[in-house]
Amino acid sequence: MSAITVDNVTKSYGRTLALEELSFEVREGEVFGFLGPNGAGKSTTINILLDFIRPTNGQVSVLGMDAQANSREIRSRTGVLPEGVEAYDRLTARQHLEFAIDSKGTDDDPADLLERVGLADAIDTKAGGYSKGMAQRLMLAMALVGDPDLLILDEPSTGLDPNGAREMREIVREENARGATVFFSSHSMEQVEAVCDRVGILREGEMVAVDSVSGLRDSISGGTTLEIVVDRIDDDALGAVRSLPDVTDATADRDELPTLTVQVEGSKTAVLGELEDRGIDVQDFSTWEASLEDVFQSYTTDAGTEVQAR
Ligand SMILES: Nc1ncnc2c1ncn2[C@@H]1O[C@H](COP(=O)(O)OP(=O)(O)OP(=O)(O)O)[C@@H](O)[C@H]1O
Repeated sequence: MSAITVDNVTKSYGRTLALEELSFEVREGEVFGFLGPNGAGKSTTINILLDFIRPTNGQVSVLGMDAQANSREIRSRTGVLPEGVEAYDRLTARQHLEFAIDSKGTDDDPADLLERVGLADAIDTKAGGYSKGMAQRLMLAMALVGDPDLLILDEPSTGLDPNGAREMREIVREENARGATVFFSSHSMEQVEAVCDRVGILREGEMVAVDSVSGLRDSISGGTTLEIVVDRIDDDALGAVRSLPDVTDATADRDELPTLTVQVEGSKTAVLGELEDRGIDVQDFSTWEASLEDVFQSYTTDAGTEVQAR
């Protein structure tokens, strides 16, 4: 069974089309990273899953139930870390958790949950004095109440330093090992790489790719960028490099230090060999693999397909 099925969902806010015929599936037991730049429609999708807003068109089911007809039951079995939600300044961490435990009717121990998120020391401190990271940890503890079948985390690393972000990923892994399906949104590929089985990339309300991180990496063109400093470059040589079988693109910068930038999908020696055969002296060269952020950029911007060397 799938944990989440979004089928042909469109959502418009007046003239703004936030989601356009969006369809995707999250399998039971997987960690699914929901990626997209600001404004892509991630929060809108999450709000529809939880029936906080209604789609203009389309069907959504969560944990095998209709998202609109069964929203109470869905919410009772789902732990949510919403984006930008604030803690109540005058309540302590313990009081926040007692509230969440009461609402879900479970018998969790606030101290245990706070221990898990690294906030045990602040259990009786009012949230008004918390840093952003502490507040985020508290919200995560609240999401864990009742061992939910599904965790929906909207930008969970907001406000966390690198240690906090790593601990967050560990909790995601633990929850997944316990059997929970995890759906989490982010605008950073780096954040999701270590924990996600699959990633869906949303752009302007449409899903432009769904795959494993390595599958996405393999799918973009220009696997390696080769930057070659030469003594001179001419159009014939540039044309010859471009027509090599493994080369997907090549550009020349003829400034003081003439430089060729070449996208290669296979061996780079053919490129160097071609230049040398033409009597062009290779003075220096360096290579870059596409980074995860390049992959993300290639799916979410028009600069797209050309992965830039950095
Ligand atoms: N209540 C609203 N009224 C009007 N437009 C809205 C509303 N909520 C969202 N939008 C618009 O819908 C689009 C999608 O927004 P959404 O907040 O879902 O994106 P997001 O991917 O979550 O972005 P972010 O990463 O910045 O949180 C944007 O163009 C946004 O301006």
